[in-house]
Amino acid sequence: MTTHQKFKISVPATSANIGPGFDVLGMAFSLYLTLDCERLGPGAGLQMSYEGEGAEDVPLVAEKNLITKTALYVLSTYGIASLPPLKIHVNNPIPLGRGLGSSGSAVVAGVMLANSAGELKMSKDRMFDYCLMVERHPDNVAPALFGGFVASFLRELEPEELEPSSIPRSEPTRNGASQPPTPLTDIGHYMQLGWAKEVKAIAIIPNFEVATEDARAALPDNYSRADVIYNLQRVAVLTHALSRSPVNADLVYKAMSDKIHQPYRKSLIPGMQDMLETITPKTCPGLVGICLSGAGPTILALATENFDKIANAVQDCFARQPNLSIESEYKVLDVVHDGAQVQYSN
Ligand SMILES: Nc1ncnc2c1ncn2[C@@H]1O[C@H](COP(=O)(O)OP(=O)(O)O)[C@@H](O)[C@H]1O
Ligand SMILES: N[C@@H](CCOP(=O)(O)O)C(=O)O
Repeated sequence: MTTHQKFKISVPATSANIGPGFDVLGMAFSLYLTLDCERLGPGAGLQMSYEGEGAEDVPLVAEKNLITKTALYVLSTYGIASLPPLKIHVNNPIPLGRGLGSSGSAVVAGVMLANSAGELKMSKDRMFDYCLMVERHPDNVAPALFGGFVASFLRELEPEELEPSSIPRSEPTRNGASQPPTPLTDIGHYMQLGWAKEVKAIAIIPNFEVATEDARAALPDNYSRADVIYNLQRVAVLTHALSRSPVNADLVYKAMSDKIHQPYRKSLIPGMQDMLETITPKTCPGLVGICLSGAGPTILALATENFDKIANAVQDCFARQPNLSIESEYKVLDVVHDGAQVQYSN
């Protein structure tokens, strides 16, 4: 077996919760977290460098950095105590804590790092299990790993699998709990959906963070039957409407309405409710749909044209918020069919 000296891992950013698809629908974008890795001689240890989003805050200690921490966890389940000597350069253009799946992409990168560095030969489906042990949101992890516009769900766990030590955890980065065990198999299931290729994604990213954990804490434990039916009806229509070209903007816009998570998160994202109601295919021609990206605060607008005007309408709304005057930037992105990749050289 050839051991490659260098390899590069690329993982796309994602947007989860598309419209009514809370915890279900996500998509992968043309914005990539990359890890340039080079094997070093025995005893050289781990040399990690980092540029891009989070460069000032992200720890570069193997046991603390989400990417390497995830890799160490995977390797430990194979009886491997540490990463082999490696030089890793991380380039991260994905803003942290903004609802563009930075943690999901970091976890996917970590699992792929373990797989390549440890020559574990895992299938992507098995890697999916590992990712879900660390980050429980399949709507981020599935598109980051597999690419495209993706629907996913977690299987219900058997009573014996509900032992605390077996349950996949959602935010391991902040609660400092002990390592999860070797993953169960087939935890997650997914389906890549069709995508009308004329539709691009505009991510309007305000200059504040919302931790996913905090945004989940804002949600109720129970929902009314009417609200559940409201979302189920729309999610079924939306998955098909977004696959048809030419896309029916009025239908998609209506089908992107949600009663499960956005109403409860509006106090965390000033101006969001106003944007969702006033930025429509009529007021902003070219707009196809608009929603919160992941747990926010980024706003995701789907559009076929007038990308700058649509982005500016959202930016104006952020800027108009009394006493806050929120600044924002935007990125016009493609929905990419390929998910995480590794390229070997030498
Ligand atoms: N490239 C990265 N390297 C290390 N840690 C990361 C990276 N990206 C994200 N994280 C961790 O994930 C956290 C953000 O996760 P989360 O609150 O779920 O927001 P997001 O919506 O961006 O996924 C960061 O504060 C950081 O701890
Ligand atoms: N379904 C999750 C998605 C979180 O996505 P993120 O990009 O904000 O981490 C949720 O809404 O909690």
